[in-house]
Parts: sequence; structure tokens; C-alpha cells
Amino acid sequence: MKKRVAVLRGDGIGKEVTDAATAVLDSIGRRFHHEFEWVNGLLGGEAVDKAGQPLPEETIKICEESDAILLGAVGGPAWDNHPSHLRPERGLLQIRKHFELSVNLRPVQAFKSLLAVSPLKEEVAEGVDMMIVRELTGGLYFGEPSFHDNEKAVDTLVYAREEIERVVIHAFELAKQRRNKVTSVDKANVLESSKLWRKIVEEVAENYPEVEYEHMLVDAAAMKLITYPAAFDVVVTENMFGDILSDEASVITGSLGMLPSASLRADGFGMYEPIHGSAPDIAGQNIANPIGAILSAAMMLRSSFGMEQEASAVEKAVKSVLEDGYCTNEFKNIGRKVLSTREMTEKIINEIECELIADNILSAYV
Ligand SMILES: NC(=O)c1ccc[n+]([C@@H]2O[C@H](COP(=O)([O-])OP(=O)(O)OC[C@H]3O[C@@H](n4cnc5c(N)ncnc54)[C@H](O)[C@@H]3O)[C@@H](O)[C@H]2O)c1
Ligand SMILES: CC(C)[C@H](C(=O)O)[C@@H](O)C(=O)O
Ligand SMILES: [Mg+2]
Repeated sequence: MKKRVAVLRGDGIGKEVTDAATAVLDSIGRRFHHEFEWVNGLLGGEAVDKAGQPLPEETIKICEESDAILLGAVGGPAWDNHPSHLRPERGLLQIRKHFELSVNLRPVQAFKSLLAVSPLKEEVAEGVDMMIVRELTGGLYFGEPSFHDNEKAVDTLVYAREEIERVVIHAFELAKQRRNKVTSVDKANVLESSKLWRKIVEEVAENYPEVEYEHMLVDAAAMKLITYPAAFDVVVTENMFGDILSDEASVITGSLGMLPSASLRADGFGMYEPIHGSAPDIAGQNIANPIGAILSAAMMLRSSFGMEQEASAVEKAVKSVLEDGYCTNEFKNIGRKVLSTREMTEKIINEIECELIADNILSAYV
């Protein structure tokens, strides 16, 4: 199968981890006889510098002509004082909005081999397998008016029924394929938007009698997420709560660098990116953890291309390298074998290609 993928490496470690993800997918291509055509586009700070805007028209065109989008991360101190329309993060919000990527899936899984390095007690992190479903194109990030001057600052939190319905339905559908439980997180004791959110969750739930659901206020959810994370199956929430809770949940896995994500349009078109940022503190040092980006690529294989076996091969390779005791720099000082970004990527590729050699030997005898 031939697939064309728009690659938006972005800024800082975004470039390093995206290179890792495409290298891993090239090895999947070799093993399963697929051809991935990578088409680079500018996004974020580099796009501001080279094209005068964080999301150039040319990038939109490249993405429109592709089967999926792979993204690194954007931002960095060089652009922190730019006006809002020239901030790298603005480009990210624009691309999410342009492609109507309203459902953002952020799976959180505790790898057994990393349980000992999670800041949480082993018995708390053990068995965690949750899916955070974050609304991605509404809420505070996009509401108007939005401005500040020296005396006043305004952000607007707006949600239309349809925006809430589609993400909540997605969450209940996912729960049906998982453990039949939805936790809807809101702030309905204060926010009007959360009151509508809660009402819609109850309406949708009526169509899913087999799915158990609960409402949880976001402050309590933030606490329960790290004290009793195994209790969560599908967590559905609005844009900003989902942003914050998913970084918090990454702690369960041991590192922010571990978490992947998929941002999906209603017709299945998707953009795939790790949940972390451009990490200026470690950029350019070849020490970033590429696993979040590599697992995002696996989500792309499964969700955009229907390549289940290929996605599993990536996930299996990641798991196996972690089980062999390897890790990246943020896990140093805990007695594991520390690899650079590129070395970790090569180890994962070796795992994938070992299986290729095994397949070849096997087919020679069959
Ligand atoms: N999707 C995105 O493009 C995205 C997401 C979050 C933040 N950002 C942007 O990134 C910039 C930096 O933000 P920040 O520092 O608050 O958040 P960050 O996620 O970039 O980094 C937070 C901390 O986690 C560490 N970290 C992150 N990813 C890692 C990885 N793969 N391996 C090892 N360690 C990793 C960093 O070194 C840092 O200490 C800002 O401009 C922000 O707006 C972009
Ligand atoms: C960079 C920022 C706009 C972005 C967000 O808040 O959505 C990031 O934190 C993320 O989680 O993808
Ligand atoms: Mg975030």
C-alpha cells in the first residue's frame, strides 16, 4: 500500500522525535511492503521565521493532499514575545480548526517494565489503561472575544451542543470497545458550559445502556487521576481540562515523552502527535524520548490506514525495548540503560527488523 503523509516537524525536539517516527515507519514499510511518502511542511516558529506565519497556505495544501498528518511539536522561547497571531502555538490551533480535528485521543498506559520508575507507587500505576478523549476545536482556546490590554483580559468559553455531542458520542463508542465505562469531567458546579456538557452526556448515555458513566468535577478528577488511576477507562472532557489532565496523566507512565495522541475529523482523517511540547530545555541534544511520537505513528497506522498488524508491530517493538531495560535520558539515575533519541529509535527499528528476518526464515521453510 502506498500512503502520502504530511510531516510537520515543528520546532525544538519536535524535529528530533518526528524523524524518529518516520524512521520507524520506514522500517514498517520494509517489513510489510508499504511505501510511505513523506512530504515536509512548515508549522510553528520555523514557519513564522521562514514564511511570516505559523501555518502557511503551502502547509495546508500539503496536508490536504495527504492521507494523514504527522506532527512533532511547536514553540520555544524565540517566539514567546511575538504577538498572538505570530505565536507558533497559533499555527497548531489553526491547523486543528482548519481540518476540524475535534476529537483528540490520548491513551495512557502504564508499561509494566516502567512501573518501578513511575513517581507513583507501583501498585497505584499498575494496570492503568485509560483513554482521555479531549474536545479539541472548541472552548476557551477558540471563543471570541479574546483579547488583553493593560487593564483587562478576556477569554471566552463557548460550546455549541453539536461540538459537545460529537466528542461525547465518540467517547461512549470507544467505551463499548473497551471496559464500558465513561467518566465525564467538567466544572458544572460553576461553569454554564459544563452544565450543558453534563446534560448532553446524560442524553447520549441513554443510547448506551451497557456503558456505565459518571460525572466528575475537574478538581477532584485531577486528584483521583494520580491516586486511583486504574479506576478510569474512558475520560471525556473539554479542551482545556483535557490538555491539563493529560500532562498530569503522563506522570503515571513515568514521562511526558511517552504519551501519543490522535486528533480526528468525523470522516476519520487524522493528525498524529505526541502530547508533549518542543522542550526547549533539552532540544538539539539528541536526548528526547521519541516513544510518544513513535506510538503516535502507530495510532496513524491503525486509525488512518487500517494497518492493525503494523501498528501492533510498532507497539510490540516499543514494549520489548523497554522490557530489555532501555530508556532515554529522563529516566537516568534509576539503573536503566540510557540511550540517546537516535539509539532508542534504532533499537525499536532493530526489533521490527528482527521480526522481518524471522518472517523470511520462516517463509523459506514453508
Ligand atoms: N503540541 C505542541 O506542539 C505543544 C505541546 C505542549 C507545549 N508546546 C509548546 O512547547 C514549548 C515548551 O513548553 P513546555 O516546556 O511547557 O512543555 P514541554 O512539553 O515542551 O516540556 C515540559 C517538560 O517535559 C520534558 N519533556 C517533554 N517532552 C519530552 C520528551 N519527549 N522526552 C523527554 N522529556 C520531555 C521537557 O524537557 C520539559 O522539562 C512552549 O512553547 C509550548 O507552548 C507545544
Ligand atoms: C501548545 C498548546 C496550544 C497545546 C494545547 O494546549 O492544546 C499543547 O499543550 C497540547 O497539549 O497539544
Ligand atoms: Mg498540552
